[in-house]
Amino acid sequence: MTSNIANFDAVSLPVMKVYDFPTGPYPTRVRIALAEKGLQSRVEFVIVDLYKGEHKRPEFIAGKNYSGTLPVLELDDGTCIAECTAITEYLDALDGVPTLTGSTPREKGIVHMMSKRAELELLDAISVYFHHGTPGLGPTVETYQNPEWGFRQRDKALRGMRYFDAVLQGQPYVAGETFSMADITVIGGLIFAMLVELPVPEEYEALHAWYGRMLQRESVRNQPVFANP
Ligand SMILES: N[C@@H](CCC(=O)N[C@@H](CS(=O)(=O)O)C(=O)NCC(=O)O)C(=O)O
Repeated sequence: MTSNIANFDAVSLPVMKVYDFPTGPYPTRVRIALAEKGLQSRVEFVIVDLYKGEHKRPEFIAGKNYSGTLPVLELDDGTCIAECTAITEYLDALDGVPTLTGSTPREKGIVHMMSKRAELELLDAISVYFHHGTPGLGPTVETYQNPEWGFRQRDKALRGMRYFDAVLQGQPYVAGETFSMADITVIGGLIFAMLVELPVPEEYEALHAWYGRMLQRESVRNQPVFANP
């Protein structure tokens, strides 16, 4: 995967900030997208400490992201873009040559659908389990927890793993024949599964094989979340 960023004069590219938590599954989605597009050098990472609740402070909510989550991309004009899918779509469009979000209307539709499905059926489900079925970010941040809901979402995530295993039995990547944002979202889900110690069942061999290939990509294996085994 080579970046087309060389088509731009380095001066013309915006200098961006990413409000980040380096080992977080969602922030890692954007970090992978930045690496795939060759944009890491154009970004200043600003660490926001989730365990101290810095993402829930009024000034962050008002000034960066109403939803109080990470990552947030701040452009050089002060515009803040939250939501991993939106951030990835922005980054992918920067050089006018989309390589992560689809190049044709059909591809764009399928990539977005499969990435959203990966959020709904896997990543977001594990995130809910983390916040409600485990101590999560700790009592000062997790002011409301519903363990039953958390465990139900854990079971949903396991069904999601089975679904993506079935998808990957028939095609090399989550959205079809090429690597895309949808793969990055499933990678985020499996990172979160690792962090909450929810193993991918051994019988999901296609999902395991795909993940093994993903971990060979430089944009993936070099992420901070994998630094301390
Ligand atoms: N829909 C959002 C979700 C982002 C999200 O939940 N991010 C986590 C970061 S991490 O769990 O991946 O590290 C967060 O801010 N969680 C803080 C909280 O939920 O209080 C997106 O796609 O960006």
